Amino acid sequence: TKAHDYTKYNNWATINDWVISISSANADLISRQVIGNTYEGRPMHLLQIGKKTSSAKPAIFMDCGFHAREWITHAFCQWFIKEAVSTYGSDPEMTNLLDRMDFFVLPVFNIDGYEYTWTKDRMWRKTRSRNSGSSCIGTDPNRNFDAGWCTTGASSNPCSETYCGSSIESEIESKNLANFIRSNKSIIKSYLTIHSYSQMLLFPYSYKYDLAAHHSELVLFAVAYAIAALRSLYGTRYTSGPGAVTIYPSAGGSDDWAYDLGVKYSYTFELRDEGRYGFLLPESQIKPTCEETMLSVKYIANHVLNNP
Ligand SMILES: NCCCCC[C@@H](C[SeH])C(=O)O
Ligand SMILES: [Zn+2]
Ligand SMILES: [Zn+2]
Ligand SMILES: [Zn+2]
Repeated sequence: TKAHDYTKYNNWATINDWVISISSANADLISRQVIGNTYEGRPMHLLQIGKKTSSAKPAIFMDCGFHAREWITHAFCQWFIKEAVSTYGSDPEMTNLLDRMDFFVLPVFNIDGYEYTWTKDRMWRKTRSRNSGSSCIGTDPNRNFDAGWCTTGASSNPCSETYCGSSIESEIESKNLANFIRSNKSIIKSYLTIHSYSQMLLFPYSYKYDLAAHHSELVLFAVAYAIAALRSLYGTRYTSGPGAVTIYPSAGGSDDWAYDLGVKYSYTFELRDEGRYGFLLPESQIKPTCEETMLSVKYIANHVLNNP
């Protein structure tokens, strides 16, 4: 496999080897587990990052690579893990976070789709599961969760890019993630799902226009300050708001599902850019994108820690 490089897009084999080596090399801060396999049998590695303690700490769950073509998101999860282990002990904010919380990081959710973007179709979005009765392949995993499933902004046509799947959690990847979060919901206080592109910080709901119960807190504090923190580095401008009105109505999203499960701080990031390069964001923008996004993720983590 090719050498891993945080400032380049790495293929899955390279990412997977890196996941194993970085967790083995930092056993004091990282523990690794497999939450299940993908449709094509690839292991979904989850890294738990934080100082080891005897009692369970509050946790934040973050996933990248829901949609295969959104390569900047895979790069961000790798960047986050690197920043966490390399600044623990030197950066007071990160040290405090890792001492008092855990981050569950799923570097690549849709592994099969990601591989496919490297080998066959760079613009692939969905999973790679076979749809019975159709020659069209894959389900949109961000329409596959139990949150107004398939009622709006999703399609029941297997050939659609937003196909909601044959049933709720029809995708083994969705099932694996939902099972992990369900069985750890007592400690998971925040869910961050990283997408691209549009430069937005979105929160529930997308499957209806009602405001989330914690709307005021989500809007006025965590979100406004989080995008201000992001902008402070390079001036990158984000918009924010409930998904339905800020981007488009869409049902079956993992963020809405996590929120309704009780994970109050549930956000969808849409990283750079605004369309100039879109999903084909140049590697030269990996570092700045990741550095600015780190600031907003750390802000949210601090908010969660201080507002349980
Ligand atoms: N749960 C829906 C959040 C808003 C839409 C997010 C975008 C990411 Se590409 C989508 O899944 O269409
Ligand atoms: Zn996406
Ligand atoms: Zn997107
Ligand atoms: Zn509150």
